[in-house]
Amino acid sequence: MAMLNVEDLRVYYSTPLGHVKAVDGVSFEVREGEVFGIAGESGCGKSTLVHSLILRKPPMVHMGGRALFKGRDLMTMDVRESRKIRYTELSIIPQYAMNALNPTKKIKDIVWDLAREHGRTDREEVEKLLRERLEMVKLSPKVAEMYPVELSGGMRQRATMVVSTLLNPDLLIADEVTSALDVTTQRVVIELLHYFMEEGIVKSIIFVTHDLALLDKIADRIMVMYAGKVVEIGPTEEVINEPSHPYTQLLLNSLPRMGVQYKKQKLKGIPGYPISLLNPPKGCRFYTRCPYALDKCPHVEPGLAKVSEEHYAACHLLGGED
Ligand SMILES: Nc1ncnc2c1ncn2[C@@H]1O[C@H](COP(=O)(O)OP(=O)(O)OP(=O)(O)O)[C@@H](O)[C@H]1O
Repeated sequence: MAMLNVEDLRVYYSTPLGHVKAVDGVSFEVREGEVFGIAGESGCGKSTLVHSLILRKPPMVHMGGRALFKGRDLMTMDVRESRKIRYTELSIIPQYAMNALNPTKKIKDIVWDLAREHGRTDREEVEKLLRERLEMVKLSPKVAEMYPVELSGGMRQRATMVVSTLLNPDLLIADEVTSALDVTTQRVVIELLHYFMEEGIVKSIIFVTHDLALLDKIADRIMVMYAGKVVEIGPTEEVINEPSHPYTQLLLNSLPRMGVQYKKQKLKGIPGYPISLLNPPKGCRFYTRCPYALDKCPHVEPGLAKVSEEHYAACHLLGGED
């Protein structure tokens, strides 16, 4: 069953030079019980996409499409209702999670403010839950009495994860939460997210990263974005082992793989640069960097073509509908 249904979503930034088409006709669903990975290079629109689900403020503008979360459109929901569902139904661990907590308050006060805003009245009960959750992420219950600045980066990261999930949100969005971390801490964060799912604290996760190979460890399905568009979507195993879009193939080739020695890997960057989203080409947005570009690629936008039952890619080489 789909928890989130995003249909032809367009979210732009309004600038003096025109609209930056950061999310431009994106459709996907997130099912109950799955980890849905979103990958792509910096600037492809991943953050804009997930942040638009939580809060849109200028210069971000919703230009069209819907995002049905448990049947309600997040794009037209009023501010009061979005506030109400935040943390209880839909929650985000932000990109800069280590600095996301209010530095002037103790962890227990940050948590109490949040719980109270969502109708909790028993402070003792909330603090007991906080201590339990801190232990769950291998932090001392004493952390509740501390200010964020007293915690190391890794501890702050885990404390933010506790705060974001304290009220058992159905859908948790993790936006580049592992990118600033070393490999060991990355593994801890991924194990914790799995644990939150196993314990029923969260029902589904959207995991956003520029590191496609990392999704192998966590995601059930993957969506690859390029320049505001979906280029490939499918089950993790298929996207990682049999990528169909030239961009996904090059992206996988450009990333170091865990467990493989650097000397044995031949890493190749993707030649060229991403296009400007102020004035993107009419056809395929990847054609300027694609080694297989056909004559029609600059002019005709490729639709998503079926690769297998659940696997689609937007490339003319696959011969799908234009
Ligand atoms: N406030 C803004 N005003 C104008 N353009 C913006 C703004 N914020 C982001 N953009 C542009 O929107 C596009 C998508 O950016 P976004 O941050 O969503 O990408 P991303 O894939 O999440 O990258 P990163 O991982 O670096 O955050 C980029 O071209 C970016 O320059």
